[in-house]
Amino acid sequence: MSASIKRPANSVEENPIKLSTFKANEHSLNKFKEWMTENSFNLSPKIYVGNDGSCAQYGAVALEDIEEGESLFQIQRSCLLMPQTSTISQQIQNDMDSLKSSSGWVPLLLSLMYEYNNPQSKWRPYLDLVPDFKQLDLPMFWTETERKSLLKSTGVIEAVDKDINNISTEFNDIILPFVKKHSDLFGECCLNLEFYKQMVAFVMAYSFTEPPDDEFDDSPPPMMVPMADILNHVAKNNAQLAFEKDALKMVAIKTIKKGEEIYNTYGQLANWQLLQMYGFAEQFPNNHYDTKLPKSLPINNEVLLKDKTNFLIDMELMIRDGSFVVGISGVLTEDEMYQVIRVLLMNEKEYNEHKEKDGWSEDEEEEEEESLEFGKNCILL
Ligand SMILES: C[S@@+](CC[C@H](N)C(=O)[O-])C[C@H]1O[C@@H](n2cnc3c(N)ncnc32)[C@H](O)[C@@H]1O
Repeated sequence: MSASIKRPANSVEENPIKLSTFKANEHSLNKFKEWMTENSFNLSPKIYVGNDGSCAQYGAVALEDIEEGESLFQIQRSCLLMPQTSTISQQIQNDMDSLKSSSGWVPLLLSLMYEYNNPQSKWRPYLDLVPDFKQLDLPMFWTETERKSLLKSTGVIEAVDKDINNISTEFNDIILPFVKKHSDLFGECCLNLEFYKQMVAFVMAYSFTEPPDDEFDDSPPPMMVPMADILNHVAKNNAQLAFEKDALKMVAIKTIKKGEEIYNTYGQLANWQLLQMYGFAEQFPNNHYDTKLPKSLPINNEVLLKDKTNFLIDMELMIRDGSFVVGISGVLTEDEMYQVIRVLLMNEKEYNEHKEKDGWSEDEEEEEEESLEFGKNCILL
């Protein structure tokens, strides 16, 4: 199951399945369940929603055996919390040109900031259930010293630094002008960067993105999907969200036995990505999307390794401090990752020849074939 990265590396994991010690607020939970009934979520009587049996705070557990293909619940599109459905959709639409940002999250964040502070919000029972954001143990809330000492060479430090810079730039340049212009809609707390950071963390750890119609299209902006975001994640998930025309449906993708937790997938994510965005990592070897270096790296030849490191930095395949992240959808593209690993695995003679050609291969066809083969296998590295 999951492991806290902050735990000392030498601690012994006697029982890898850690159940949540969090106590659900029964009143909020019941209100949320009533809200789901009123809004046709069609929650299967075969599942329990709450903190009993969940690995982290809220979750869902099978009360009876569930067959592959069974629908567990659905979410009508009108219940999705997104800029188009929010109470301030018109104001957002009117200012859309000034709300463009590199993350593409600003319209959803403004919608959330409004709904979260609105006692009459249509999503009140959903928003009341969201755990206290201070419980979200994302590395972006850790101190810089903690990140530097605990996450060295994982790629998380660089990714979080980038997130933090983006958050304050988007807040100052886009969010604040909109909030000030619409001061009748937003309370004082919306002028506060810390509150905004908490909303970003909520989107980071709870939102969903609908797959684009065409694989070449940009990824659509994120949205909040009540109830689907209660499910926890493991790489070997047993349920998955299907995006249908009128509703989104959570469907069992394998038989789920009575008593088992129902797990969704947040994507094909390596442990460093899970840690960066969700604040947890899966216990080795459960996450088959995680990646690691082959065992045969020439790490005993320090001079050669140093030279290769400098070469890869010059080729912009390695970060200046000599670290890099191996991951399919991580810092490196698949092709770059192939180049890095290929160089690291070369013996001295092969490497010197490669360096003389400035990293160009004479047999490009052979290299392309090798790279394709690598692409197929690298998930399993
Ligand atoms: C979408 S929410 C899932 C619902 C969450 N359990 C709750 O009670 O609100 C994602 C958060 O759940 C937790 N989580 C999800 N899957 C987990 C897992 N396998 N192990 C530990 N924590 C997990 C992490 O805190 C993550 O940021």
